[in-house]
Amino acid sequence: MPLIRSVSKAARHLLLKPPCGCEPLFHAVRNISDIPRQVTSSDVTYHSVSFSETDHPKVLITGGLGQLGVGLATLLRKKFGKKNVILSDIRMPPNNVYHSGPFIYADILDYKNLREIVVNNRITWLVHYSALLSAVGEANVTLARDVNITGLHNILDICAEHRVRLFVPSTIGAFGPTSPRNPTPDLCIQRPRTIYGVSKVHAELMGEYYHHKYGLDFRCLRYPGIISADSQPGGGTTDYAVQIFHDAVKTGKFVCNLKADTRLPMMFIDDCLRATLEVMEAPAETLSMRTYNINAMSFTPEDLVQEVQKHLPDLHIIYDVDPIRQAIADSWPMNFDDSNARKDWGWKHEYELPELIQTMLNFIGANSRLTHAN
Ligand SMILES: NC(=O)c1ccc[n+]([C@@H]2O[C@H](COP(=O)([O-])OP(=O)(O)OC[C@H]3O[C@@H](n4cnc5c(N)ncnc54)[C@H](O)[C@@H]3O)[C@@H](O)[C@H]2O)c1
Ligand SMILES: C[C@@H](O)[C@H](N)C(=O)O
Repeated sequence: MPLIRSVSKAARHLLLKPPCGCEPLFHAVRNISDIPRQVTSSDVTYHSVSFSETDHPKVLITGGLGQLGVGLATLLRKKFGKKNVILSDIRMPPNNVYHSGPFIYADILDYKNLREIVVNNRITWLVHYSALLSAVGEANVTLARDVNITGLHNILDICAEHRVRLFVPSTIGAFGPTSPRNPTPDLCIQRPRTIYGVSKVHAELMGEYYHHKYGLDFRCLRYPGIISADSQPGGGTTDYAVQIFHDAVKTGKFVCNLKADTRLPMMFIDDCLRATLEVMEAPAETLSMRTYNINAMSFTPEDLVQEVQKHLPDLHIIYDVDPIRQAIADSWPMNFDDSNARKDWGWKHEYELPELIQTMLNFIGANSRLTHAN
């Protein structure tokens, strides 16, 4: 009998052992029977430390100097305190960002460094924003694969190992031409045609897999195109909907790289960041899924131009279509069905197109007047 018991124990050990050859770590967390990557005995002692002693989460934002990260840090710092939210990126932070709260260099491809940052700062929430977006991804597939897929693997392993709640944004770009496009539900065929989309479907599936296998608290929202006034987009297909405001105010002329009738789901940044905080705070039992669509509005360049012209009637538009971006946009959802997010955790957008336009023009107009005055 003892022999049989030890054989079956060894067999179980082998079955649970991850491919990287690291030792399984038995946590009290549901379903965590082994954790990928290296785990030493000193780590086991460290992991026994409880994080419930802190009132607020300790947040790390990767890729934080892009279009969305600084705004999210501002929102989270208001709620959790300045020192509890660390922005990170591989780029040099501008002065105002550097002086607004903790910033740290973190390359998501450097597993050891990332692990050190998470451990040393006792991170309990990680918002993983690093990525190459759709258009820049198509221009550099190898780098996009490294950052969006290999980088994500590092993040998943570290978060599973240290029981960090993980948010990874997905996108309308995680769908493709064979998905239902108007509207696109949460669960349907996902066969994207960009490396960006493929990497985001991979992220959704890997995050959900780690949730089921290791108990990782993975949360994911599929964002529409995000429109922001005080940060620039990083090379996506929906960037036109930000650039038009800057050009309209500064030059009165805008060259649009998508066809006039290209319909895409869009959202103002404040709604996007609030949704991110809300889904991170949602009690686990309210989440019937781990990946949700969220939406606010859906418009074409023509619709947007007409609305902007209500404020700036002299705005002149030229359509000079970029075939790569157009092909991407033609394969993406026109409208997003986000009824599950609304039902499960009470998602509700605040900005419709008229408020969005007013807010964008007020901000960019005021900024431009300030620059002129200076
Ligand atoms: N902005 C949108 O419209 C939108 C829509 C849907 C989903 N998303 C997702 O939200 C996230 C944030 O988007 P964003 O618009 O701020 O992106 P962005 O392109 O503006 O910023 C991405 C950041 O990642 C950083 N980065 C690149 N390689 C890195 C590395 N090796 N290590 C660490 N950082 C690295 C870049 O320096 C950059 O600051 C992305 O994952 C994106 O896919 C954005
Ligand atoms: C939609 C989103 O993922 C991004 N703005 C892009 O266009 O690539």
